[in-house]
Amino acid sequence: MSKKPVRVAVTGAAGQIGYAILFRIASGEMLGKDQPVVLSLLEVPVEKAQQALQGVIMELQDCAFPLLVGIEAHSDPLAAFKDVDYALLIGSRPRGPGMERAELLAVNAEIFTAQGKALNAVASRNVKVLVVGNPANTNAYIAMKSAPDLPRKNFTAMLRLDHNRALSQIAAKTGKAVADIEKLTVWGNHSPTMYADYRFATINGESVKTLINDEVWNKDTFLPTVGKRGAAIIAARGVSSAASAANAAIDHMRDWALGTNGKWVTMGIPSDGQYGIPKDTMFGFAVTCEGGEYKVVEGLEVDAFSQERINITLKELQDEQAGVAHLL
Ligand SMILES: NC(=O)C1=CN([C@@H]2O[C@H](COP(=O)(O)OP(=O)(O)OC[C@H]3O[C@@H](n4cnc5c(N)ncnc54)[C@H](O)[C@@H]3O)[C@@H](O)[C@H]2O)C=CC1
Ligand SMILES: O=C([O-])CC(=O)C(=O)O
Repeated sequence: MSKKPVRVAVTGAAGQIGYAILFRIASGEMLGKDQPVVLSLLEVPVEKAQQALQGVIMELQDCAFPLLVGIEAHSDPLAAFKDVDYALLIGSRPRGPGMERAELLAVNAEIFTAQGKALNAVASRNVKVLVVGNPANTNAYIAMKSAPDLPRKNFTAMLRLDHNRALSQIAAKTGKAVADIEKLTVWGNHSPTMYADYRFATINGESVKTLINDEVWNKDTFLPTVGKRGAAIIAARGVSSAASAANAAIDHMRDWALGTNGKWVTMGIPSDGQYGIPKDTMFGFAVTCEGGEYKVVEGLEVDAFSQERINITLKELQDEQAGVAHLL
């Protein structure tokens, strides 16, 4: 018997990431090739954006995806989020050359207050929310705090792009396959302060740290390359990453919904106090997923260098949180 359709909200649906993600959700890459979906698409109530959204919808229709059983266009979050099971909060201003993501806080924070409130009012009580719009961790924190009737654990921020970038750099450095790398993680904020950590990583059982055996490369090449990759893409393309961001969002949601079979992935989630990160801080941790729930990998050793890096990215997140306290 075929599965009951689920409702998936995507905000910023006429934007660059929207264009790169919707067709993949509709084809079953996110929730499985047996899961019918209804897409509930939100764009700003501006004629040009709504018209562009209609164009995207026409293209979705023209793909005749068997799993796509409904498409809705909205300009009001209360309508767009009604009964949604999944919400991908992408819509917001991207940064341009020379900007840091935190500079987007002032322009984007209000979007996530309003959308958190709307999710609180009308979404499924089990809604799984992924915030992609930057600064992603703090926007996710804002949305979570604006939705007091929903479980905190339903709100997550995207660090999967950083995780995937780190995987790719390690594969290139070691000459091994991305698919064989296990137990990698990225701690903290989706910003240049993030701490990509391969101390526990293995490739076919061999330690990545031993294989690389180069602390200078770790500090001077690997960490800055992963941390500043978003800026490097903006410098090269003139606009921020879109296809790789969409891909990471698909990975994040798929793993959360369908499980990781014990494999570690990185998700930005509200801390429950693990590793000394204060409760509610939206922090990147290593997690495994099973049965629609994520679980932090606990008991990892934090050495002096790692603690220093974790403290830096935590401090940045706390400063961002303090900057939006008046909105909450
Ligand atoms: N967390 C991550 O790893 C990444 C995050 N991003 C972020 O994703 C966001 C979107 O990026 P792009 O798609 O490239 O931008 P874009 O400018 O191409 O598209 C954004 C879309 O959002 C819409 N929008 C703005 N406010 C909205 C609202 N309140 N409700 C619904 N829609 C709204 C705009 O009309 C626009 O169509 C940016 O904040 C960007 O910085 C981008 C790459 C990676
Ligand atoms: O860098 C940006 O502004 C877009 C983004 O978050 C990324 O590519 O990591």
